[in-house]
Formats: sequence, C-alpha cells, structure tokens
Amino acid sequence: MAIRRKKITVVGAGFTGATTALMLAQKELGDVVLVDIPQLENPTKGKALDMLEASPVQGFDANITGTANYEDTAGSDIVIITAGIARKPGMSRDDLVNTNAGIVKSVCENVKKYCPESIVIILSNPVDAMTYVANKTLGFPKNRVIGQSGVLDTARYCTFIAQELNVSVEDVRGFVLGGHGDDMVPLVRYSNVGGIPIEKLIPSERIEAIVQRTRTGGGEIVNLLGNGSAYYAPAASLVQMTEAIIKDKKRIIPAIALLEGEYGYNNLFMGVPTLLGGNGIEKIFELELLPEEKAALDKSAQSVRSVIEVVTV
Ligand SMILES: NC(=O)C1=CN([C@@H]2O[C@H](COP(=O)(O)OP(=O)(O)OC[C@H]3O[C@@H](n4cnc5c(N)ncnc54)[C@H](O)[C@@H]3O)[C@@H](O)[C@H]2O)C=CC1
Ligand SMILES: O=C([O-])CC(=O)C(=O)O
Repeated sequence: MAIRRKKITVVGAGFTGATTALMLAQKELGDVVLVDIPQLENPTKGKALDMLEASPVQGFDANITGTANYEDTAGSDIVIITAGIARKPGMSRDDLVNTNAGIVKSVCENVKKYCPESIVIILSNPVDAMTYVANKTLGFPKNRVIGQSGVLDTARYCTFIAQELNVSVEDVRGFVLGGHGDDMVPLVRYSNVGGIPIEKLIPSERIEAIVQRTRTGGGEIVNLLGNGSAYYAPAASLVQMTEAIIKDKKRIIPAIALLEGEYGYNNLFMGVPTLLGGNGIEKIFELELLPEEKAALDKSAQSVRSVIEVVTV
C-alpha cells in the first residue's frame, strides 16, 4: 500500500506563515503548501523554493510549494491560517477584528471547498474571535476548528519562570487559560518546576510580575519590533499543535476550543486545556478554580465576548 506524506497548507506567507512552513518541513511533518494573495504569488513561490533549497543542506525530506491558487491545497490534512494584518505599536489585537474577520472568512470559504476533511488551526488575531469566524464559515465539527493562543502564552510564561530561577525550560510546567488578550489567566497554582510548586520557589511579588509580563508578552514584542508582531514563538507553537495532531500524540495542550458549558460558558471560543490528537481536540479538561481564578477567567471571557459580538459572519 502506498504511504503518502501528510499535506499541510499554511495560508498567509508573511512572517508567521513562512516561519511555520519552514519549521514544519524541518521536522518532516509533511509536504507544505504556502498560500498568499494573487498579488504576492511570485514572492510566495520564491519563499517556498528558497526553503526547499535549504532541504539538502539541513537534510529534511518535505516538499514546499508556494501558490495563490487554492486548487493546490486540495485534500490537505491540516490547514493553518495566518492570513491577515498584524498590529503595530499602540494597537490592541482587537483593533484588527474587522479587517481580519473578512480575510479569515474568505480563506475559510476556500478551505471548506478544497479541504473539507481538514483540521484547521487559526492564528490570525484577535484569535478567539477569528476561531469563531472560522467555525461559522467552515461548518466543520468543533474538534476540527482550533485556535492557537495557549501554547504561545504558556511558552512566554515558562520562559520567564525559567529565567527567574535560572533553571532549564524543560523542567518548567504551567499553563495559561482564557482569551488571548491582556487579561489572560496564567494559572499559578498549577505551575511547577520539576514538580515543585512555583509558589514555594518564587516570592509572590515576583510571581505577580511574571504573570503581568506574560499577559502583555505579545505587546512587549510588538513594541520592540516596531512594525509587526512576534513570529518565531508563534510559529513554534503552531508546529507543536500540528505535530500533536499528525502523530496522534494525545498531548495535553492549551488551545482555543468551542465551549459548550465547560467552565460555565456557552457558545464561546476561548483557551482551555485540551487533549490534542489525530482527531483534533479530543477532549477539554475542566479544572476546579478558586473564586478569584474564576473571576479572572470571567473577565477574560467577557473581553472575548465583546469582540465576538461586533463580528458579522
Ligand atoms: N494567535 C497568536 O498567538 C498570534 C497571532 N498572530 C496574528 O497572525 C496574523 C499574521 O501575522 P504575521 O504573519 O506576522 O503578519 P504578516 O503581515 O507578516 O503576514 C500576513 C500575510 O497574510 C497575507 N494575507 C492577507 N490576506 C490574505 C488572504 N485573503 N489570503 C491569503 N493570505 C492573505 C498577507 O499578504 C501577508 O503575507 C496577524 O493577524 C497576527 O496578529 C501573530 C502572532 C501570534
Ligand atoms: O501580540 C500580537 O499582536 C501577536 C500575538 O498575538 C502575540 O505575539 O501574542
């Protein structure tokens, strides 16, 4: 029986999309199709060819092609959507909502047509609301429409904890719940280093500073870059989610899922701990929260709702 490589489409060949495409190929997760708008067809082809020409040097076997034609994406197993505009200093992610809702909707109409069996991962911001737009447009089962926020937010949180303690990032465990905005909820009580709760190792005012830096971590990079937003860590996050799905790893990873009663929310897309495997989101984990943790999550949920309310799909 012929074994075929997985086919992964990355829509948007900008900073996050191009970086993701290269990382996917370097990990040999599948053949990658990079898509952008017709006006950027040649630069998109050029980026893909340039990446492909790195393969003999780095020793990875994966085809990478660039296109502006969705027919080339047909039958993709996974579609990653990074299409849209990024914020600049002084803007919030929510300022992108109207422009990106139109872009994500038009992309998803093509995904629905050409990749009806795919699992779709959304990055475009404001990502909780864009995952809602994707879900509405695609009409796919909820396990196949997933937003990326928690892997990145958790990665920032863990980076800062490791720096604080001067320990390996590999030993830091924690996660971030809620919307991908400045009121996201890093869960201190569930965070540990080598199994030791961080509250036993880091003074509370330093933990508070780490939580605050995590919440504004995207803005910190936006201010430093000056003309765009983060892309290395976001791309790495998308690749981790893709790997969990393609290899059916059944990893416990925070992701944006449709909540239907979980944590007391209905009809809301927001970041929660999920089990990611071959069927996409295979389970949502519901944790018991202290009243102050629930209040923080309610605030984050309200922020997400207020953005979703202005979106017309
Ligand atoms: N959820 C998250 O954690 C993160 C979200 N983001 C978001 O991801 C998005 C992309 O960021 P970057 O790659 O840095 O931006 P970028 O501007 O470098 O790339 C975006 C690309 O999308 C393309 N595009 C626009 N409309 C399109 C369409 N209809 N079809 C196909 N391609 C289209 C553009 O031509 C451009 O090449 C932004 O909305 C950003 O805010 C970025 C980092 C993290
Ligand atoms: O901050 C932004 O606009 C991009 C993003 O979502 C992040 O880096 O967390």
